[in-house]
Amino acid sequence: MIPVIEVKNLTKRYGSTAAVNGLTFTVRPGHVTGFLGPNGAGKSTTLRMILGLNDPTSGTVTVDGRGFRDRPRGLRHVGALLDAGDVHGGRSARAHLSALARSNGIPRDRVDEVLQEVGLTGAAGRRIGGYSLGMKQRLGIATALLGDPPVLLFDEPLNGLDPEGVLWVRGLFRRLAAEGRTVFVSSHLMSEMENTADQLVVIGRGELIAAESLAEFAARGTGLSVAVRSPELTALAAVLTAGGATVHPDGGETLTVSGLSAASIGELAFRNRIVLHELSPRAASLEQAFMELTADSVEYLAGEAR
Ligand SMILES: Nc1ncnc2c1ncn2[C@@H]1O[C@H](COP(=O)(O)OP(=O)(O)OP(=O)(O)O)[C@@H](O)[C@H]1O
Repeated sequence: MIPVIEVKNLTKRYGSTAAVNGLTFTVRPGHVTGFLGPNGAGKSTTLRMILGLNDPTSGTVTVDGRGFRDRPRGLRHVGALLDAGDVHGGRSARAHLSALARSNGIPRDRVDEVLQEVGLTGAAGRRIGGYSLGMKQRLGIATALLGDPPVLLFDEPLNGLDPEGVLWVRGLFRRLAAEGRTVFVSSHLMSEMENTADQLVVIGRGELIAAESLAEFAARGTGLSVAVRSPELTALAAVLTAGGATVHPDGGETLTVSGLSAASIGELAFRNRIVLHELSPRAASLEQAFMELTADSVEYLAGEAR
């Protein structure tokens, strides 16, 4: 099986709302692909359609070139964590996983292996109802891993995890990708994906904004700015503005300059005999790029209504 996920012109309407609108992207094996978008962007709806839990209104999803009706089902093919709270609270984690292993033809030994992997061996006999959110996430991840599948989907897996848990999940995802699996992970926070994913699919209001590597995505932000410190700020600002730059004073001795490279700024200052104390290029952060690119598609803004 070549576990490529292909989403083509995928649309899902609920009445007059298009939760997902004409999405096309590919998720490849060997990478952790982050699936990013503001709240309500359509991430969960898309994941549910990839899993065959919801039917698209139009468009297609294939895994290994096959649609949901034509491909083998079950945890040995695609593993997923959708909603960590969606488990029977009266059972123990071991009983829950054992039942799933039985119904999916997975060897019994695998239950203890995945419990160990997610760090729940000590709590395996306790009722899931008494688990913290972080423990439920770990159990959800164990469920996704149970069938040792080539394709893994995770919806907001970092929710509720403590910093140690977040580090562990990042390492786990990278290892799963290095083993050649397809790992597709949703989040509404760029900060969560920055150190987790190497590829990104970004959506807003159900539509594709970007599908590319993290580095390519970062380059889409406003781009480089340069911090310049000088005892002659007023003269420097005038020279740089005349040279085509946009200049933002920070109130102290520093200007943030965009539109000119550090080299051009240094040369302009030299030609005009202006002393510089600092000249530092600063890359736009991924967070900035994400906010800029999704600004028009944020549905729920704090403060005033749009
Ligand atoms: N069963 C449903 N009935 C009606 N509308 C729905 C249904 N499921 C989702 N929606 C709507 O579709 C849109 C996309 O929702 P979805 O849960 O897929 O977004 P999301 O990107 O996963 O958001 P979040 O980050 O908040 O979980 C939202 O406007 C949501 O209200």
